[in-house]
Amino acid sequence: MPVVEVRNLRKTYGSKVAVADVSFSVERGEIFGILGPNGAGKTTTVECLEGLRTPDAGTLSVLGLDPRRDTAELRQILGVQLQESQLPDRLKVREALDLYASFYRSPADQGPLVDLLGLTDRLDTPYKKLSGGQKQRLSIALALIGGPEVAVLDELTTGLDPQARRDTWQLIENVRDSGVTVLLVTHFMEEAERLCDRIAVIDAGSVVAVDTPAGLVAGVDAEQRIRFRPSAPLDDELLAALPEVRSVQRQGQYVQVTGTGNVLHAVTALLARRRIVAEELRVEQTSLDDAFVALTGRKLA
Ligand SMILES: Nc1ncnc2c1ncn2[C@@H]1O[C@H](COP(=O)(O)OP(=O)(O)OP(=O)(O)O)[C@@H](O)[C@H]1O
Repeated sequence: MPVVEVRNLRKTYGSKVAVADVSFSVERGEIFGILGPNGAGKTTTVECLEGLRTPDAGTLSVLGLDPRRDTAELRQILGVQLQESQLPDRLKVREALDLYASFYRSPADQGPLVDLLGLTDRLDTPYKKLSGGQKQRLSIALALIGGPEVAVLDELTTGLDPQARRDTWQLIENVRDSGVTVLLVTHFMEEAERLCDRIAVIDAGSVVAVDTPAGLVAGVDAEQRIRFRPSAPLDDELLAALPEVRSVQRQGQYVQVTGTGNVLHAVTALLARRRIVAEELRVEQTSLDDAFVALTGRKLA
């Protein structure tokens, strides 16, 4: 049975349709991503799941609870990381953890949790003195302090530098390995690709695809891009005549070829016949970025 189920969710703010029609389900132990551009309706969707907003239509269930009806019970089993969570400057890490723990019937053991999130030597540090990465890790710890079975993490790594972002991704995998199902809201393609078992791609309030990162990529008409510098003059017409080739472009000394099927083999075989070497050869495979463009007609960023 899915631990989270969303069926035909709709939510409007006055005449603004924030969520038009969103459906997906999350299985136990998954890191499930909700990926989409700013304003796509991601936060509204998870706020409905958290019982913070009342949907106009649709059915929602989190571990068998209805967020509209079972709000108090839901708070006990669902961990929520608030976007840009702000704590009082002088509150120490230990005090924040104690405060949040007091909201729960059976809070998690703080020792293993602060270890997991690398905060053990920061317990007496006031919030203001924490680095961006440490604040972020504290907000994840606070989302997990109630010992939830499911955690919703919204814009987990926004504002973090690349190293802190990678560290946080590792932490989230550790969190999942500790038995928590993770629902991750993100507009970072790399984050979704690296972390998520499955992704719901949301655009303009609707789900356009739900699949594994690899499945999303495989779903697009896989076009490859090849770029190289020929070691001797080469007639573009020869390349363009190959059935696998879609386009040939020149960029200074470089040739860029796009195509499908075994285009790389076709191009390199042609060059070999003419005794031309493809110098600085680069092959770009289809990425999740390409899949997103194919699904929504535009780039994510
Ligand atoms: N309280 C509100 N009143 C009116 N419109 C709102 C409200 N909250 C959100 N919206 C609008 O609903 C749409 C969806 O917003 P939502 O925050 O769910 O998107 P999002 O995908 O989470 O984007 P972001 O990453 O920017 O948070 C946006 O156009 C937003 O401006």
